[in-house]
Amino acid sequence: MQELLNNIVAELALETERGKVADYIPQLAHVDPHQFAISLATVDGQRYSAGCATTPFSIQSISKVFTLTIALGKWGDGLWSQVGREPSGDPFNSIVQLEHEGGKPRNPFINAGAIAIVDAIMMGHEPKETLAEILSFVRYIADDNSICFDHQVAASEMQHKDRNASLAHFMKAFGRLRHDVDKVLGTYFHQCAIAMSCDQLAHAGLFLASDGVNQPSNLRVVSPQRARRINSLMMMCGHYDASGEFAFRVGLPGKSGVGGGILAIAPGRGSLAVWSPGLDKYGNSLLGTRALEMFVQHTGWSVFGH
Ligand SMILES: NC(=O)CC[C@H](N)C(=O)O
Repeated sequence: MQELLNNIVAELALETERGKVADYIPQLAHVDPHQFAISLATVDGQRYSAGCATTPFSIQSISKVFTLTIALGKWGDGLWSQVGREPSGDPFNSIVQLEHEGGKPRNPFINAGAIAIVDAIMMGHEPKETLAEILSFVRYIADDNSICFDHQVAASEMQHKDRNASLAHFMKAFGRLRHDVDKVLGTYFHQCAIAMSCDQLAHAGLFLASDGVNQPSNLRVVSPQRARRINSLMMMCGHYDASGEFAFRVGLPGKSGVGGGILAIAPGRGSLAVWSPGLDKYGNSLLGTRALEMFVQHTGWSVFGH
C-alpha cells in the first residue's frame, strides 16, 4: 500500500497540467499548486501517507460532511424536510433550483444546502457556540485537538460573500432560515475554513468506512444505517455537477472542497484523503481525482467492483 501511494505521488509530481487554484476566495489564491498529499487510514488500524500529508489546508466543502453528521444527530429524519437528498446537476454555488423548489436546497452538499444545514445546527445559539460544537466534533473524530479554523480564510470569504449571501437571503425570503443571515454565513464561512492535513482528514473519515464506529477508539459516532446514508449522499452529490463523473472514474463516496482536498470512503476498508490545490472547471481537485482513480484501479476498492 505504501508503495502504491509513493508511486502515485511520484507520477503526479511530473504532471504539468495541475488545474487552477480557487481565486474567488483570495486567501486560497496564494496556495502553491505544486503541493500534493495522499493519506489512507484503514479500518484495521493501518496508516499510510505520501507527499505533504501533515500540511494543513482549507478543507472547505469537505466540512459539509461533518456538519451534515451533526445536523442528523440533532434532527434525525426531520432534517429531510429542510434539505433534499437528490443530486442537483448544477454547480455548487447555483441558485436556479431554489426558486423552483420553494427555497429548499436539493442536497446538503451544494452551498445552499450546507447553509441550511448550519442554520439547522444553530438552534438559537450564537455562531461562536455553534462553531465550538463543530470544531469539537471534528477534533473528536480526527482524535486531534490541534485542528483549528483558519481565520484569514474565513475573513477572506466573508469579504467576498455576495454569492453565498444571495443564496442565504433567497432561502430566508422563503422562510427557510431561522437565524439572522449574517450569523448563519459567518458560521458557514468558518466551518469551511477549518484547516486539516490529509492525515487528519483520513482519520476523521474513518467512521464512515467502518459502519459508523470511530477508529481506533472504537466509539460509535453514528449508526451503521446513518453511515451508509451519508456515504450514499457523498456518492450522489459530493462532487456537485461532476458527481456522475467521479462515480464513473473513482466509484467511491467522495466529497471535494475548493481548497483542493477530497475525502473518499471505501466502506469496510478505509478512508482516503487527497490534496492537490489545482481545480478542474467544476471546482474539484484535478490531480486529487486522478490520484483516487489510480488508487482504485490498483486496489479494486471501488464500490462497483473491479
Ligand atoms: N465547493 C466548495 O468548497 C465551496 C465552499 C466555499 N466556502 C464556498 O462557499 O464557496
